[in-house]
Amino acid sequence: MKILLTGKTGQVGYELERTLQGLGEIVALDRQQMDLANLDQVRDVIRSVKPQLIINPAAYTAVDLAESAPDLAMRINADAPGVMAAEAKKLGAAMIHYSTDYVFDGDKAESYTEEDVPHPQSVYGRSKLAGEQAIQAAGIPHLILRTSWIYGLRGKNFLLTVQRLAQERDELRIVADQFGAPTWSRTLAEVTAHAICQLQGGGTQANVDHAAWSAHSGLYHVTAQGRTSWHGFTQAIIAHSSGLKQPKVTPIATQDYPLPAKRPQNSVLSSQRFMQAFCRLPEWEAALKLCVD
Ligand SMILES: NC(=O)C1=CN([C@@H]2O[C@H](COP(=O)(O)OP(=O)(O)OC[C@H]3O[C@@H](n4cnc5c(N)ncnc54)[C@H](OP(=O)(O)O)[C@@H]3O)[C@@H](O)[C@H]2O)C=CC1
Ligand SMILES: Cc1cn([C@H]2C[C@H](O)[C@@H](COP(=O)(O)OP(=O)(O)O[C@H]3O[C@@H](C)C(=O)[C@@H](O)[C@H]3O)O2)c(=O)[nH]c1=O
Repeated sequence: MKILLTGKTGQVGYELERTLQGLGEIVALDRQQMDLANLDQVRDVIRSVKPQLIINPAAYTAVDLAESAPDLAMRINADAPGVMAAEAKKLGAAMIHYSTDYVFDGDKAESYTEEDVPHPQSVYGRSKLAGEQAIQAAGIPHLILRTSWIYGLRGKNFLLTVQRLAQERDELRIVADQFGAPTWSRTLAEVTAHAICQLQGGGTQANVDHAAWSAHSGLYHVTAQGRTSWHGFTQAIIAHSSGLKQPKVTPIATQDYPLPAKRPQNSVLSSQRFMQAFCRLPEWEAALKLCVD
């Protein structure tokens, strides 16, 4: 199977390129090879590669910057996935795409399921929701994997920010009233590979198994299990990372850390549907320990 992978320099794309080896011929692209802001280039590259599966972790992920660049965020996060899906349809290809907890407003008391109606509060969230809708409208076999709070040992993420700040400051002031599930980029890559393998009959089939893909096609929440706040995540990072200084970690309210984009207060997603269809997901703190080890 020929797999076109976008965003190979990103947190998830980097892990996917390595984890997917063995599942087919991986054509992993960076921004220079396929700029998602250039829709003609996206079309041309897909037509020349002719993949059977497109995996798209590339995205405009700068949540605050997106507030002042809504057109660009929309082109990269919504229009480009729409073009990918339209091209996939012509090729008879399937698509795997990643989306975010920030499509919700965060006002629900319990964890969000796939049936809950999205209500994004930020440009980033709106653009990611529009990307989901563009793929759904194309009517191709697809998996849209909504995840949250991704961290890992490379790229820009909260784990690396806290590890850096811990060395620089005596006190970290971290919001304690936003709740979610920190999810390791490697976990996402591994469960994505598992899902592909399962849909491809154990990885033995060279072509897309359309019956299996169509039976499982749709939207899935995919995060580590359990929940914490950004403050709780920070405490765990400091507790489990060896050799770090131990700054005081002060809980603060969202209003005490003003940012351009509004974040959901409750970002917790229920991954039951994914776990029933594919595989189990780890507890967030167990995955964090593995990552920092
Ligand atoms: N990070 C998070 O906490 C969460 C992310 N998600 C979603 O998961 C997916 C993966 O996120 P993650 O790996 O963390 O993202 P990163 O920010 O780590 O990586 C984004 C990737 O997209 C690429 N990219 C950005 N703009 C363009 C462009 N115009 N053309 C081509 N490539 C581009 C980047 O390339 P370059 O290196 O050149 O900038 C990079 O490879 C995304 O869809 C994101 O929306 C969902 C929930 C949480
Ligand atoms: C650095 C820092 C952040 N914070 C708060 C701000 C914010 O509410 C929260 C998270 O901060 P960040 O801006 O790093 O994270 P943010 O960019 O909001 O992360 C999001 O990224 C996108 C791509 C997603 O899809 C989401 O799932 C989510 O992971 O932590 C503090 O309270 N103190 C601090 O010192």
